Amino acid sequence: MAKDDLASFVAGLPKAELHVHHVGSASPRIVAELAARHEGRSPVPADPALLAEYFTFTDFAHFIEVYLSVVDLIRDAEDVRTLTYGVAQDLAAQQVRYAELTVTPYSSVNRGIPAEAFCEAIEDARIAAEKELGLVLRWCFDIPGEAGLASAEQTLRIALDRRPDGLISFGLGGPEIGVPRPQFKPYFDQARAAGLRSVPHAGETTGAQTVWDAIRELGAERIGHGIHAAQDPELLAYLGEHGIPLEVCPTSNLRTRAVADLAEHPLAAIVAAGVPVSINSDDPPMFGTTLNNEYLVAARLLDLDAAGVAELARQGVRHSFASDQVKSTLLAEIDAYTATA
Ligand SMILES: O=c1[nH]cnc2c1ncn2[C@@H]1O[C@H](CO)[C@@H](O)[C@H]1O
Repeated sequence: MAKDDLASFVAGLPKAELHVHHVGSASPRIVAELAARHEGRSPVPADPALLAEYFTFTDFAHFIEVYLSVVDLIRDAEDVRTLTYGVAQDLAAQQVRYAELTVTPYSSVNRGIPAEAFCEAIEDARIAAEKELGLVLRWCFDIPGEAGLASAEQTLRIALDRRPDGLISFGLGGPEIGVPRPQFKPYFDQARAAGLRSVPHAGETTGAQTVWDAIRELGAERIGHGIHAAQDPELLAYLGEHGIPLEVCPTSNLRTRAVADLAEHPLAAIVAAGVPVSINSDDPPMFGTTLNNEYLVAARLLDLDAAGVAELARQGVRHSFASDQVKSTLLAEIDAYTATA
């Protein structure tokens, strides 16, 4: 299949997205609009044409600094509602039928949006997205690691006290350097005891030990990124044996400089070692990518044809926390699409 044909195959392929951040998915139009409201008080450019340069990151710490400057533009529940529905539209336009969106309620509540209003806004958008766009949305509430244990406590409280219907998992994002995973164990224990699934980031910017910590201390059922597991054959074997998938976001790794070059990306080694993976977009407009483009990047890294790409999409569905019914409907849709495409 020619390159353009594979791109159109991917564009029409029904998909699940398991690793994508809420604010990090805001379209350039929405970011610029929000920035215009805060002009003079925010470093974020109000001109969408200037955003690509603003979203050029010197390293991971710089990425987090820029990320938080965009978070800072979101000041009320209406902003949250608009942002969330806009993200849903962008996903649905790529034939994403099911998405687990990583949401950081602490950041918004800390900026003055009450937890109740925040949860109501995301839930309104979730319900509208399912009804109007045919997209099933679920939430992962993540702890912003750089904000420490107080943010862990507050994220847990919002998750357990508010418990929005779409909430299914508990996560941990932000920097890994200087933010050891084990300190978050009590919060993950409580979240898991309440039925939330455990999906911390680990092994994005630090090594295999962080992934071990995420598994042993936080009960990780999937790992956000986890690419540095490739350094440790024992860990790769463990992930394969226990069926713990990695949520891989290749362009993100390049743009945050977690890997120096796509040619050095360990995706192929991880797959060859028998580790389950899903392909995801992380913060697509910030990284100048889309989920569809990440499938094409993965196809290049793994040397896949259309059938191989369809199998990646099936893996995304299988590794999701969707209900059995959503999974089987989506798998059947992928089969029907591949049979006719
Ligand atoms: O690639 C990523 N790795 C870690 N955290 C990320 C990434 N993309 C977005 N966030 C977000 O960064 C914020 C600060 O901790 C959190 O809101 C987290 O969800």
